[in-house]
Amino acid sequence: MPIDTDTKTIDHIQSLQIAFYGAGSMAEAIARGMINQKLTQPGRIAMLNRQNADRLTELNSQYGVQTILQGSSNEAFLKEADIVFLAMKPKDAAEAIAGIKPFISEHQLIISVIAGLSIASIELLLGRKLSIVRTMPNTSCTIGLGVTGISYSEAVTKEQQQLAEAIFQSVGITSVVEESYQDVITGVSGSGPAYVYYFMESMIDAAKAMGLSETAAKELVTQTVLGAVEMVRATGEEPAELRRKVTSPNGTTQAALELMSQKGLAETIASGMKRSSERAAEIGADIERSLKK
Ligand SMILES: NC(=O)C1=CN([C@@H]2O[C@H](COP(=O)(O)OP(=O)(O)OC[C@H]3O[C@@H](n4cnc5c(N)ncnc54)[C@H](OP(=O)(O)O)[C@@H]3O)[C@@H](O)[C@H]2O)C=CC1
Ligand SMILES: O=C(O)[C@@H]1CCC=N1
Repeated sequence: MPIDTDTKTIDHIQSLQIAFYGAGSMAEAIARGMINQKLTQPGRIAMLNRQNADRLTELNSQYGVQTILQGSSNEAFLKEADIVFLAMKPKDAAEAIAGIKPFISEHQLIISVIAGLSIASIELLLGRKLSIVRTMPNTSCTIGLGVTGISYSEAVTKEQQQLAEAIFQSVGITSVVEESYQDVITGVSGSGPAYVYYFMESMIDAAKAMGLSETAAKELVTQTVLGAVEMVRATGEEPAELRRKVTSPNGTTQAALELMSQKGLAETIASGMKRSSERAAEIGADIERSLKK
């Protein structure tokens, strides 16, 4: 349970009906995190997708949430929801959001997790100013260690802000930012877990190429990354200082880091993060352009 969320807000969330429109990885991460943190009951969650019935069966049996395929009875579930999460891919967003316009009303809180999609575009698709929360979470919400950037439309009340922050604090840490920073957050923490997984995959492959078994390579790399992250958190020391403590003069680490630096690892990471952020802006601009047609 989030430490700094008051009991009144938690009681309030527990009384609300929540619909996830789009039942993919991100919706599952948030729903699972909220259920695990006891911020809501599975019976209060409805998850909807377009065509993948097997996926819905799996979500229903794993978490006990209600699941609905688009076109069956989604109208009632969306109308009854107090909070509607928009969680489909950006390419599907315009059509999907425009399609639910008749079922959305002023009392509802709309929370989007869609990369690049602006509050203005959502308002355009829903045809009016509403309480809209634009967020950029990450998949680590699944285990309560997520990072979520949050921005509000003008109509979002103080109470609704508390609700949104409590939801995302139940699955990790939050940062309330001006909407213009959401693309930066996408490049840092939205896409961020994938950079770490890629780094781990590369280390595992290299360990195997040097002769370790798959099992040993995975175990050693996972514990190394876990230990390093926990050292930063537990000691409060700067990553650069901790790195220095590993690096003996003219030793093995120095040899490795010099080579990585010569090959431009830092620049590669920085340009990858910048590219993610630019891509978020491009995705948003593409949707805006399509709405003006
Ligand atoms: N994955 C991540 O790490 C993060 C993702 N995001 C954002 O979250 C959003 C979802 O991503 P992710 O969960 O990875 O995507 P997924 O592909 O896993 O899930 C998308 C879901 O949306 C459903 N969907 C598509 N069109 C419609 C529609 N018209 N009506 C109802 N449901 C529909 C799909 O159903 P079906 O399969 O039946 O078509 C599917 O269940 C994206 O916009 C992404 O930018 C944000 C932060 C992190
Ligand atoms: O790759 C994507 O577009 C989404 C947004 C951030 C993480 N995944």
